[in-house]
Amino acid sequence: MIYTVTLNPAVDYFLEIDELTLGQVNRSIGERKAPGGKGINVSRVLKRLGYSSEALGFVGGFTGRFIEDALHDEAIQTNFIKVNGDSRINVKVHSEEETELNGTSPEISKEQLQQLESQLKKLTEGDVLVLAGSVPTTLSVCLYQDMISIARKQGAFVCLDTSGEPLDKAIQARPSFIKPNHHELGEMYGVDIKEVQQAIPYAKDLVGKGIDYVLVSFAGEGAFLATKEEMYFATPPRGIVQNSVGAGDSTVAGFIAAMQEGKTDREALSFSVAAGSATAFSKSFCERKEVEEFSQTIDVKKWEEVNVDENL
Ligand SMILES: Nc1ncnc2c1ncn2[C@@H]1O[C@H](COP(=O)(O)OP(=O)(O)OP(=O)(O)O)[C@@H](O)[C@H]1O
Ligand SMILES: O=P(O)(O)OC[C@@]1(O)O[C@H](CO)[C@@H](O)[C@@H]1O
Repeated sequence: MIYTVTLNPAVDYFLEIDELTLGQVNRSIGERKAPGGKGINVSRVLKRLGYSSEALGFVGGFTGRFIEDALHDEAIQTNFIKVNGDSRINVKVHSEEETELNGTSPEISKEQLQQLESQLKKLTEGDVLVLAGSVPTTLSVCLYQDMISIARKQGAFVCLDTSGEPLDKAIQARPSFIKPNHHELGEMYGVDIKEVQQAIPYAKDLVGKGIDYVLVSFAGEGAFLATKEEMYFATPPRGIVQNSVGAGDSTVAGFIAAMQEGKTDREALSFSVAAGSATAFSKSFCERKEVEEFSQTIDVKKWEEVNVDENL
C-alpha cells in the first residue's frame, strides 16, 4: 500500500488577478479551491496515474472537513488524525507572477503525534511511505527523521520531499528517495546552485550517505537522478507554464508510479519529469494520458553523455 503523510494540510485557494498591487484592493477574475499540502497532492496525482493511496496526517475544523470531503469525492482513502484547530488556508495568487501565502498549522498534541507513530508502526515490507511538505514550527525538526527510522525498520520504501532543517536531519535516517529542487539542495550544503553541473557532487554525496535515489529538479531546465549505479539527466518538454503549484509533487508521484510499474531508473526519471511538466502546463494536475505522451518525447541521457554546452 502507498501512504502519504501531510503534517500540515491546507485548503489551497487559487485566485486569478489581472495585476496584483500590494496595499490596494485587488479583485479576482477567477478562483477555485482544492485540498492541498504536498503529501495530499502526491495522493491526488497518484490517483490520476492509476494508483490508490491512503492519505495520513492531521486535519481540523471546517477546512479539515473540506479537505477530507474533497479527497473522498476523488475516491482517495484517508485516515487523518483530528486536531482541534482549523487546517490552514494557503492563498495562491496567479497574476503576472505566482505568489503564495501559506498559513501556519493548528496545534498538534503529543497524543496526536503518538497516534501517527502508531500508524507508522503498522507499515509492512513493500509499503511505500511518502513524507512531503513542511513540518509545523511547533513540532520537532527531527520529526521526519524519527518517522523515517520507524518506517525503514518496518521495511517500507520512504520518499521524502521537504526542505530546511527537517531535511538536513531526515537525511541521517536514510530515506529511500528524496526530491530536492536545486535551491533546496544548495541550502543543504550552504551553497548557491545556479547550474545543473554544480549540483552533481552534492547529489553524489547524498547517494554516498545511503539514499538510494536522489532526484534533483531544476524546473524548466531539467532534472537528474543519481543512484549508486548511474546518473541520468532529463530535459523537460517545452510548454507554457499555467500553474506550477504541485509540479514538484507530481514529479514525486510520477516516480512512485514508475517504480510500481517496474520501470528502469531511466524510464522512471522520464515519467517523473513528464508528470511534473504536464502539471506545470495545466491549470490543475496532470492526467495519465499526457504523462505517457510527454514521457515518450523526453530525452534522458547518462550524465557523462550530456554535452553541457549544447544541452544546458
Ligand atoms: N518551466 C517549466 N517547463 C517545463 N517543466 C517544468 C517547468 N517548471 C517546472 N516543471 C516541471 O516540474 C518539475 C518540478 O519543478 P521544480 O524543479 O520547480 O520543483 P519544485 O520546486 O519542487 O516544484 P513546486 O513549484 O511544485 O514546489 C520539473 O522537474 C519539471 O518536470
Ligand atoms: O507549506 P508547505 O508544506 O511547504 O507547502 C504547502 C503547499 O504550498 O505545497 C503544495 C504544493 O507543492 C500546496 O498544495 C500547498 O499549499
